[in-house]
Amino acid sequence: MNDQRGRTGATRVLWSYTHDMRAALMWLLLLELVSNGAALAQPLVVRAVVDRLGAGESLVGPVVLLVVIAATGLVLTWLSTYLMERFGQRIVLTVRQRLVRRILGASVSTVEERPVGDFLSRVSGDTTVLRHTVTGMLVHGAAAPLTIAAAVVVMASIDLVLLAIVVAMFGLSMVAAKWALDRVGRASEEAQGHLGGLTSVLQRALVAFRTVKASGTEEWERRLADEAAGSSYRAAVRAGRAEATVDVIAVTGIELSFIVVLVVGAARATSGALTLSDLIAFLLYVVYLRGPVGTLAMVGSSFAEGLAAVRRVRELELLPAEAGDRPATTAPRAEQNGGRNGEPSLRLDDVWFGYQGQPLLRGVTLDVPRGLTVLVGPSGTGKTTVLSLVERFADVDRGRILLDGVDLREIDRGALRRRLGYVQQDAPLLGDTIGAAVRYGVPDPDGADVVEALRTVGLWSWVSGLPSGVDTPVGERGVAISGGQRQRLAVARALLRDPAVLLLDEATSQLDARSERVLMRAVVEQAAHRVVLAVTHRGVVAGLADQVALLDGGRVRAVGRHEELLSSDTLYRELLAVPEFPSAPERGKREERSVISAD
Ligand SMILES: Nc1ncnc2c1ncn2[C@@H]1O[C@H](COP(=O)(O)OP(=O)(O)OP(=O)(O)O)[C@@H](O)[C@H]1O
Repeated sequence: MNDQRGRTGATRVLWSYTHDMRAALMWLLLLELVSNGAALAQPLVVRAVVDRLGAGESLVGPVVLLVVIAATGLVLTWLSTYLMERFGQRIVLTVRQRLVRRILGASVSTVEERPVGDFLSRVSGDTTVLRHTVTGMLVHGAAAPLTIAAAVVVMASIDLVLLAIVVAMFGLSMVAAKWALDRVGRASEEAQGHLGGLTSVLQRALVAFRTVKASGTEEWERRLADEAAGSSYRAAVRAGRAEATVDVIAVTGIELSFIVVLVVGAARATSGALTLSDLIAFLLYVVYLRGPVGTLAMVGSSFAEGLAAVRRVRELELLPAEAGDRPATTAPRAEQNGGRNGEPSLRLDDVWFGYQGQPLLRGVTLDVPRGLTVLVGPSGTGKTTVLSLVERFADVDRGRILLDGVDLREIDRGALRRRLGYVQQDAPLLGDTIGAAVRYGVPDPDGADVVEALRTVGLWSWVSGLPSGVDTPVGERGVAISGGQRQRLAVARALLRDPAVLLLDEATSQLDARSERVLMRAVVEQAAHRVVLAVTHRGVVAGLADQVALLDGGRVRAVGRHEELLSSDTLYRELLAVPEFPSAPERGKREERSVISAD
């Protein structure tokens, strides 16, 4: 019952993919019917040939007709095959475009909780399976029953007894084929699932390729991939075996019908209930049925296979989009350049937030005015989470975050993000070249002053010395440049957006202390007219901040200048690893004392 509901649902989904192609679909169906119809006329012409032969009449007319019918059939077959392929590819294109739009429109948490490989296999692999299913189902699947029905009508006009035999045999083979088709469906779904697993394993290993190599785990990863590939292979072979069984069952029905019709028909012809030419025509129709019946078997198999693909594609199509904005209760000021005094300001007001029902932030209240505010705290306290909430990758559970006095949830998400600049922890680069990576996501990329941005982050002397300058390729995933250079490029990109609020998540952690200080000084200069909220574990950055907020236990434990917190807060001292390191003369004295005491 559930299976049946699944099939009906899947058919409806498949039908929905043809939304703007219904006219093309109807033409295709018509073409298929005409092409099948031409073949349907052949046995009748053969009967005319036999009758004329008996009567000693000329055979030229019927033979010419047979040639015309065959030629027409060939042309129509070529045309319908080509158009079907085109139609199928259009479906794949439509579905892929829909999926990509869905994925990119989904929330950060929705996307991050699934393996990347799973998305890839659904968008590339499952949509390809879908192509055969849609064309098979909607064109062949619709034309074959109509063709069979037409043949049955003609066969009924020739002999009802023989027809009853064919229908009974056909019915029996349908029951047997259904059993095999269920096995095709189950095995195909399993094969596609394991294929998704293989993509995930490979994707994971490729992303962390250096770690895999350095850990010497190539063999381990290979085994995992082999297991997934092997399981997919075994399931696909099982599906193939069941498919072959479906084909044989369908053909067996026709073959048995042919033999029984031949025997019973011969008896009826002998008794005079049937002419010889009728029997030959009827037998030709039985042979003719092999085509549409075989097609039905193929459509059944491909539908069983496609059912799993439809489900997997559908799951992605139903990914929830990012939650909407609340209706504004105050005048929208999202596109304004500043709050009070024209200065941008950010405020976290009793913010509560947790993952999977586990509270993480428990009433964070913090004013982040113009200038540099640094967020420090033990690992896992929720510093990155605070930045995510400002970007509205997720919304607060309780409390509010205000930008220029307006609750973020009342600001259009796109407008909000246009006012923010964000450098995430691993600072990925998107763009083939240095210039493209810096211009990425900048509202006016052509007018952007890439050189100035590169100067600000201290990269211009390096880039200008490269043979291809800003057109130098950065390599996929930015592998052709160092981690520190990548981070500087990411900061340059964020600055080029000219954001009101700049969010930096350990964005300079891979730089040496001197370069980090220089870069952060440049950022601080820029912070004169914007809010900069930076997560860091480094004293170099904290020392430059207008204020430091220490996050601990889900709350703000202390706010102040770096020096104040150093002297007043033990946790802060521990976190920034500021050693109570004695000066050189003191160290000498200490060593002297230890030597003396050892004596
Ligand atoms: N998408 C998520 N789903 C479930 N838990 C999450 C998710 N993101 C973060 N967490 C959990 O929330 C906690 C805080 O994570 P967060 O990255 O905000 O900490 P952090 O203070 O920035 O840490 P670090 O200094 O190590 O980068 C961690 O325990 C983490 O496991």
